[in-house]
Amino acid sequence: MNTVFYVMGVSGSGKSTVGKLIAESLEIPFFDGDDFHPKENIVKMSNGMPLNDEDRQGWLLNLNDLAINQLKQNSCVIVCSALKEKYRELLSATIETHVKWIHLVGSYHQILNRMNKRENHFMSSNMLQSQFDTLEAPQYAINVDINLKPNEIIKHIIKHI
Ligand SMILES: Nc1ncnc2c1ncn2[C@@H]1O[C@H](COP(=O)(O)OP(=O)(O)OP(=O)(O)O)[C@@H](O)[C@H]1O
Ligand SMILES: O=C(O)[C@H](O)[C@@H](O)[C@H](O)[C@H](O)CO
Repeated sequence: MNTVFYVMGVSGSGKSTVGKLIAESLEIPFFDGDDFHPKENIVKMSNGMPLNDEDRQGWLLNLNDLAINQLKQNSCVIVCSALKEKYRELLSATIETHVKWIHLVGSYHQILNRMNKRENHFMSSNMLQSQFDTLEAPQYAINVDINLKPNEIIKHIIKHI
C-alpha cells in the first residue's frame, strides 16, 4: 500500500536531515514542506514572527493536495512541522489510512543548540519557544529520539514502519 510518511516536529528537530535519509533509504520521492510556504510566510518567519493558524491553513491544504497526488503513483516522504492535531487532520484529510507520522522528539536546549550552529536559515532560534508552545504531540506516531545519530534514527524508523 502506498504511504505518505510525514516527518514532523518543531523547527530544528532534524526533519529535513532525517526526511531525506528516509526517502533515500526507501527509494521514494522527498518533499520539504518549507519549499511550499507562500512568500509571505517566509517573510514573516524571517522577521522573527511565528505563523498563526490562518497563515498555515493554505500551506497545509497544499501539502495535503501534494500527498493525495503522490499517493496515486507512489509512497513519499513529506517534511512538515505539523505541530497541532488540527493541522495533522488537514494534512491527512481523505487519505487517513495511507498516512504515517514520524515525530522527531528532542529537548528545547538540545534543539536550541543545533539551531544556533545552523547557518543560512530563515528560522531564528528566537522562535523555538513558540514552536514548543504550539506543539501538540501526536497520539499515534513513530517517536524518534533526536539524540541518536542520523543513521541510527533511520534504522529505528525502518524497523517500525
Ligand atoms: N540526529 C542528528 N544529530 C546531530 N545533528 C543533527 C541531527 N539531525 C539534524 N541535525 C542538525 O541539526 C540542525 C537542524 O536540522 P534540520 O535543518 O534537518 O531540522 P529541521 O527540523 O528540518 O529544521 P527546520 O524546520 O527549521 O527547517 C542541522 O544543522 C542538522 O545538520
Ligand atoms: O509551522 C511552522 O511554524 C513552520 O512550518 C515552521 O516550523 C517552519 O516552516 C520550519 O520549521 C522552518 O524552520
